[in-house]
Amino acid sequence: MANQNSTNPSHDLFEQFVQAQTCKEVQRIFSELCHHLQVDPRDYQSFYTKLKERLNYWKAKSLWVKLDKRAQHQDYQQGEVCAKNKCLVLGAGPCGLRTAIELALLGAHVVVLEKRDSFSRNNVLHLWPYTIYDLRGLAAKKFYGKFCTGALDHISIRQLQLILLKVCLLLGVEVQTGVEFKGFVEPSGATGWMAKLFPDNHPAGKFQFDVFISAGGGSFVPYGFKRKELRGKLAIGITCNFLNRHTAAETQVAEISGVARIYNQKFFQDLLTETGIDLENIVYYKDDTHYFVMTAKKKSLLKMGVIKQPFWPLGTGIARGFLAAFDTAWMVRSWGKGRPHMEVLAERESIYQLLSQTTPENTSKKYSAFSIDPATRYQHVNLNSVKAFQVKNINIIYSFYFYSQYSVGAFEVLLKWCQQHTAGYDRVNVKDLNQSWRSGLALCALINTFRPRVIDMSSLEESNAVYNNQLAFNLLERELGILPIMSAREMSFMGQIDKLSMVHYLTQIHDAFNERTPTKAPLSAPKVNPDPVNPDPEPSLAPGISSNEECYFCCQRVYVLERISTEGKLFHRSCFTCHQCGTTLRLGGYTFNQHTGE
Ligand SMILES: NC(=O)C1=CN([C@@H]2O[C@H](COP(=O)(O)OP(=O)(O)OC[C@H]3O[C@@H](n4cnc5c(N)ncnc54)[C@H](OP(=O)(O)O)[C@@H]3O)[C@@H](O)[C@H]2O)C=CC1
Repeated sequence: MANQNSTNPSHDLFEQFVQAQTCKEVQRIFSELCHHLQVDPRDYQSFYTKLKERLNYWKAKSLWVKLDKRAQHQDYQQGEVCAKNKCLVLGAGPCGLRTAIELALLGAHVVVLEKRDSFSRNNVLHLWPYTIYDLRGLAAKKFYGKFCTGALDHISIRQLQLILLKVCLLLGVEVQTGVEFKGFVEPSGATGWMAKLFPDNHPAGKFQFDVFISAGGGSFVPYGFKRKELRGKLAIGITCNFLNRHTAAETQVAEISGVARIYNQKFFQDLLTETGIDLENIVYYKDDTHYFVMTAKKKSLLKMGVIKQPFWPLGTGIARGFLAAFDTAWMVRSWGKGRPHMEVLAERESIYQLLSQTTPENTSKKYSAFSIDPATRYQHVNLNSVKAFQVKNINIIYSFYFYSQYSVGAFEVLLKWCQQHTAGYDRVNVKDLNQSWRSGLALCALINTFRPRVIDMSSLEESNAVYNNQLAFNLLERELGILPIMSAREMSFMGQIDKLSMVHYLTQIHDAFNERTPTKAPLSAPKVNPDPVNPDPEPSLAPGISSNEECYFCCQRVYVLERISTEGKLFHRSCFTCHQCGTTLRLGGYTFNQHTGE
């Protein structure tokens, strides 16, 4: 849609960019605009400034004013605070794009990967007042004239993505569509973390990053991470979209911003009588489509044979997604500022536990003061409710983010050290940091190198993996205080030994056997069930191990990978549940009764 009044091609292109209605169109016109103005978006740090200077167009001024205002916020420290960070964001849904904008404002080099090559989701999102305010601040109205006009407080995912994509591009974010993230390529030699992509020759595969953010939605969970669900309970919901042809009749149908059965029983009873459909609640919004969200009673769904994806229509829309995007950006900011990583994780845990409880009522009403700083958004936030020591061992998975604190070749250094100190042992061939350790012989060899004569290596059988592992685990735990991360049986038989867990374990052994070793005293051989055929899978605690390595609730052995530590006690994650309703609890999100111990 060219501007009839303009004679300047770049002004025309800018107008087309603002109006573009598909992802492809936005990308194509943006690229033409950059080409025309001779600005290179890969020059991400100065791209926005150069674009502004070269596109001297009065119609763009209101856009610059908004974006400049946001960029000048003190949290971003003029884009210096994360100037050294390189962030890979998976998913160009609203959350991924919103996060990318914040990271770009912090000064980071940001690449977003999206496997779809078009924005095709018509589902409509409810917007809390703060999200409307936030999006207006990003010039949403400029890109989408109908944005929240009158009493409208919703937007289709597609439209929201288009707005955020345009802002991302203007701020120098690289948004790659039609490319799927398949996994990580670990650091090697002089190269850092990279992504395995499909198609595998995609140029984004060369991007080296120190921050990875997964906003893939659905059930996508990158290998090595665990998915956390905020949903309290499961409800079965149905969403329907019917094309809005904007006829006079369609215009007259009133929207339903949300009716629940308890507030309008007659409405739902009539519906049941008339159609046989029994609903708990219904929402109806109009946008590009007529969009309905209904939670149906399970019985009714079974009767009608309609069971679709789970949905919990609390009306949170995208609000928590944006809060999560801000919290993530805050975490990256702390990381960029060089804060100790355990502190960053503890703060992140303190903030994260608030997210599931947020409502428009209990978040701050001072929308103009909202920033990535959690204190501006959450009322009564305590950034120290979870302490660094509480995340020390339980969040090994998180430490993945932080491997870049070591030199890029950290894994290789560790591997070389292990190879060097296990060389020459019969049946020991350390080729990697996980699978080569399965038989337990390599661990025993490592111990034997530093503390000779403790283990009779010639008596060990490669086939007695559980025995060998248990022997090594017990020695390392009792004498050096290094807790096993899994049981000897898991180590021996699990399909794929988790590499990050092993890196964590071997790093501790490395540190203990190096100069910083607290004791040089020789290790003494521990008691291990000598039955090679039926070794004790969960042996009783070796002497010297304090009893608090048992789960407080079930009194069974608790391994580092599966444990939670709080109130000076240890718990299995699965045992850390509410005494009354059985729901899994989060650190800091519980009340402990000192008297009853519940
Ligand atoms: N929306 C909300 O209110 C909240 C969301 N979150 C979390 O934020 C995350 C993102 O949410 P949202 O932006 O709404 O999600 P969306 O589903 O809208 O967007 C995610 C996008 O990522 C794409 N994707 C998935 N896997 C890959 C991959 N391997 N490589 C490249 N692209 C991929 C998806 O494609 P496809 O759909 O084809 O798989 C989709 O287009 C979710 O994990 C969600 O749980 C957290 C709090 C609240």
